[in-house]
Amino acid sequence: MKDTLIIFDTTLRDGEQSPGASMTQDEKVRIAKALERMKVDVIEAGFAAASNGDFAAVRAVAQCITESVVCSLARANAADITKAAEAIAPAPRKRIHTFIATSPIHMEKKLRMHPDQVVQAAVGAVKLARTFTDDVEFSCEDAGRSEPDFLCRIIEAAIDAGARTINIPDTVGYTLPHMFGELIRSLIERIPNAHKAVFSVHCHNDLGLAVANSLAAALNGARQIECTINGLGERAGNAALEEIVMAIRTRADVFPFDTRIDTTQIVPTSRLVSGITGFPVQPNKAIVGANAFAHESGIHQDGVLKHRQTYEIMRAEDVGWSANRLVLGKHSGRAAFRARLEELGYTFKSDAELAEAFARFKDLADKKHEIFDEDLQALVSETQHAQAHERVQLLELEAMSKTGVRPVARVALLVDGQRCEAQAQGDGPVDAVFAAIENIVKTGAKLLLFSVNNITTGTDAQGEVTVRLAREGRTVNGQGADTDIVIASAKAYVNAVNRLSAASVLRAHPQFESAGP
Ligand SMILES: CC(=O)SCCNC(=O)CCNC(=O)[C@H](O)C(C)(C)COP(=O)(O)OP(=O)(O)OC[C@H]1O[C@@H](n2cnc3c(N)ncnc32)[C@H](O)[C@@H]1OP(=O)(O)O
Ligand SMILES: CC(C)C(=O)C(=O)O
Ligand SMILES: [Mg+2]
Repeated sequence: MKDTLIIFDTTLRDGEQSPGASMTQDEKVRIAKALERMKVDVIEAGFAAASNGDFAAVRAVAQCITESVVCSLARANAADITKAAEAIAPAPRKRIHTFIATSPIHMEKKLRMHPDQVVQAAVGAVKLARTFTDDVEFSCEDAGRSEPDFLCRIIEAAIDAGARTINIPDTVGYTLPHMFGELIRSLIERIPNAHKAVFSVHCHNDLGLAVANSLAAALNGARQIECTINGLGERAGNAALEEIVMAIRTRADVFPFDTRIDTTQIVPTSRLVSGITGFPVQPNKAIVGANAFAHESGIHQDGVLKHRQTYEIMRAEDVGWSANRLVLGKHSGRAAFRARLEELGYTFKSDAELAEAFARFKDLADKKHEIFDEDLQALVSETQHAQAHERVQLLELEAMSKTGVRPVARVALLVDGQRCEAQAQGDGPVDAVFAAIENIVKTGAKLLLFSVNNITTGTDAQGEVTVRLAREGRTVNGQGADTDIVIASAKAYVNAVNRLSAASVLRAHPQFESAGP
């Protein structure tokens, strides 16, 4: 039977300390619920004494979370601890996390306290916190740069005072994995009452080592890891929860412990956090980046098609992606090319036909970064593609934006030779235009991407809009250019609708067939 490693998520506290990542109370509650769904053991909901807003947010989280432990951070002083206790009071399972810095530089230059005073403050804080809850965590801030002898002294005192979790933060991301592992091992060995507490780590990513340091610590006896979704956190961030959890799950042969995390909730939670904070996830980010399960090279694609594990150590579905993705580009080979076209309903009568289409595909891929479904369809069936382009045309467009009034747009389209008109409101003029077009063509497609680029300079620049639509597993891009961005957007949407039509998707949809005046 393996040990359980406690996952302590601090996205709402240390994560929010990322400059620009502030979250509203409602947003924190939504994230807390997602963390609970993921079966995070402890949710650090904030720093209650920081402001009235932080207090209210911690309290709101404490009111709605029942399974996970809800925690508030507090400095080692009575005012912070009392606030923390008040904020977490409604939670059925609650923790106070109190901390004080233990490194020479922090004690002397920041706290301006003698080490004896620091020990005294820590003991007083833990004792006071214990009057509110049995679940008290004590952190030695900047432990990574603290003297081990002093750490042993203050931790022993904190445990005697009632701390049940001892957290060793590498506050400035200074340690290296072998050193940090060794520090944890020696603290547990040297502190006489260490067995009365769970040892925890909290690593920052200033040198990109937060996850490696956390895992090294766990291999040396730590049984709680503090981490954040997408590695959010002060400066370069904290250890990324998704990386910690998936390293432990994937290398179960190495780690003598596991977590309770429901890994299928990882990607949805990552998306939620990224959407709320506005911090995009880099495409090549482990586990949750858009490319984490995407394969572009032909040799890799051929391998994955033959046997997924040739190039994948995890299943995309296990972390919440719908599936892995073969990206067609200039590095792709025949196997992936043929597989995607077969998925789109095309078959090749002979190897020669495949070879000819593949040669055209490679020429195109030299000019274009990524090849989308409509490009493939155009390659194998240019006639059909050309005809499809004429099915829907933009005839007229009128969009109105006015302060205080919801934007409205009216469009007239020519659909298979018939004039159709519709109008709609939207969050902005472009949204209204798309809604009006949809009122006519009724594709029901999902808008995956909307981007605007200048293709000339100056205020009279041509704007080029790209719209990416997805429907029934097919993805198409549409482009439109105009000096008026709203018109360029309408053109791009219509272009994408035509490409969906070329993908034979719309033919199956009576609304589109019958679209008329
Ligand atoms: C490593 C970490 O992530 S630590 C957590 C970081 N999070 C935050 O700072 C949360 C947001 N902070 C805040 O809103 C404010 O800083 C507050 C409300 C906490 C304090 O505000 P202020 O009272 O104005 O103090 P200020 O921020 O200027 O300075 C911090 C004070 O706390 C003291 N302090 C710092 N850490 C601790 C501690 N763990 N225990 C006790 N005192 C501490 C400092 O020495 C300083 O004291 P001083 O004013 O006597 O010199
Ligand atoms: C308050 C502590 C745990 C912290 O965030 C750090 O030291 O980085
Ligand atoms: Mg921190």
